[in-house]
Amino acid sequence: MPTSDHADLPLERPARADKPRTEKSKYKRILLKLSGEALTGDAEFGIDPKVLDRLALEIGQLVGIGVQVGIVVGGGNLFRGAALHEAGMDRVTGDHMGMLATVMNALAMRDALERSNIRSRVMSAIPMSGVVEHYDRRTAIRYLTSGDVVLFSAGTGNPFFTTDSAACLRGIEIDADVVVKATKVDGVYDKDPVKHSDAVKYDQLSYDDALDQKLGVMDLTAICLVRDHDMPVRVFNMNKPGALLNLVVGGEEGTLIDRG
Ligand SMILES: Nc1ncnc2c1ncn2[C@@H]1O[C@H](COP(=O)(O)OP(=O)(O)OP(=O)(O)O)[C@@H](O)[C@H]1O
Ligand SMILES: O=c1ccn([C@@H]2O[C@H](COP(=O)(O)O)[C@@H](O)[C@H]2O)c(=O)[nH]1
Repeated sequence: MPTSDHADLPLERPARADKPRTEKSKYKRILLKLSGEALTGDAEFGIDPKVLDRLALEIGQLVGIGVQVGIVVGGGNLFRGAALHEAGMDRVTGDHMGMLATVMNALAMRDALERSNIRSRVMSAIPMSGVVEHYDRRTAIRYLTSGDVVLFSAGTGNPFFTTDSAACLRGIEIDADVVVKATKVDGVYDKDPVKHSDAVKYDQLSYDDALDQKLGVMDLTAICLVRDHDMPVRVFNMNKPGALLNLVVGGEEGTLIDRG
């Protein structure tokens, strides 16, 4: 059984991902959803460069063992449409601001990846010529196959959705083996563990159980999407060093949501 003690693996220039899958990696291609809120680190708002640098090293470990990595970054550290609407703003305008926030986070993440010598691309669901490439599935798959990390920004490009839905959508589109949701808690619990100290963690959960119990870790649209396409989702704690690599090599990190 793999352990989570991989923090000491080499972090130099990763191998190209168009090589055959190595023995160590359980997955060939993953879609990693990074919580925007978790990018703030210890601050109240914005982006903590230290968090980005640590994530870049962990992502580099995956690329180094030949895993193709697509990433969707949230925007909750900057703007959420629903919160702006509650404060009086038009909802669609708020959602547009939220999606633009995810582009800023993706640019910051790309910067950290490039500083760690990990080749990466940002694509946006909203055309933004001169800043980032417009999302195109076939081009994204070509980049992934050649070993580049691809950051999918601006969510789905449509208001009233979330980046969890965008992550599941892109994961299905790029034919990822798994959607990995990196968050601030250790997995999926029977209730919000941040609010309830007696919350109990699930190691595994079916799509239907997640839907029936309305567990707030992921929105229901996203869970319906993965259920309909039989895409497994693993929810884990992104603040636990080595956890990402551990789950990619087959370790039991966090909670697995699948058909049960
Ligand atoms: N049943 C539950 N199990 C686990 N977490 C839960 C549950 N219900 C609510 N949560 C909350 O969901 C949060 C996970 O969502 P996350 O931090 O990824 O935010 P997000 O809204 O998806 O991302 P972003 O910050 O990018 O908007 C946890 O921090 C936790 O407090
Ligand atoms: O497809 C999408 C994805 C996101 N939004 C808006 O962006 C913010 C930030 O995303 P989080 O998932 O909350 O991190 C979200 O609150 C929406 O306002 C969107 O409109 N469409």
